Amino acid sequence: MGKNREALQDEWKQLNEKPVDLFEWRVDYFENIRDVDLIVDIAKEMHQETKRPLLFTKRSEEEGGQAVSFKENEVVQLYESVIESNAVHGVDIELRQPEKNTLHLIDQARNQEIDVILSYHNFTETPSAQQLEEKICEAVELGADVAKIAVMPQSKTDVITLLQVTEKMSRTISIPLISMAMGTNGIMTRLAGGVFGSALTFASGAQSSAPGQVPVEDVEQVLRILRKNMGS
Ligand SMILES: O=C1C[C@@](O)(C(=O)O)C[C@@H](O)[C@@H]1O
Repeated sequence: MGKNREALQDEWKQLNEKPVDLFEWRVDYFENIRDVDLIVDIAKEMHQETKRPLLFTKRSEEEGGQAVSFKENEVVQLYESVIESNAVHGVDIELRQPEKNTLHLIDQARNQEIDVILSYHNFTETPSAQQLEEKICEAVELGADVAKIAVMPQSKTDVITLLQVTEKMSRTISIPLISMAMGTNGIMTRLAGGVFGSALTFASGAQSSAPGQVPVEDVEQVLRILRKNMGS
């Protein structure tokens, strides 16, 4: 989440010491977001220095990202250059992007053997199970490698809805599903979502990129206990 190269270097140096399987670069926090060459250069360095897969994400303001006045075609151009550079292993594209842009980027990513996560975030509420299932199906139908949904629960019942959808859809669809409920109510989904079929969890490193994220060391402790006692 660093806003410049130095801040990013500091972050990944700290995180290199931690039990992290992959890094996400939330480029919407980067102050030179229009400098594509610089971004590609940093992505290459980040991968080299962290020796772990890199997920590249430009989150929109509507879905919890920083306010960056970026037009849709600028998002496409940024992703095109990053995919082309082969410096990242995965890109996160929001389902809200126009379909033709998404299909174009998926095509390009496939040529470079880069995975595409198609994502949906709702920072205000938890839509119905049916609506969430539709979002996941949309991601599958568009050709995602991974589908992701993040919602804001207003109650514990909302958390159960998210988990129920995760349990059902992770058994039904042919690609991995990542899910989480945000905020304090949702913390247990970040720790035990895997039990219900979520393929990955986001933890905070130097900073937190979404409400309810738990420090990576704490997440790792819980995952270790679950793996040890559940035998997976
Ligand atoms: O999509 C996600 C998940 C997330 O929103 C979370 O709730 O942990 C954090 C984002 O940085 C990431 O891109």
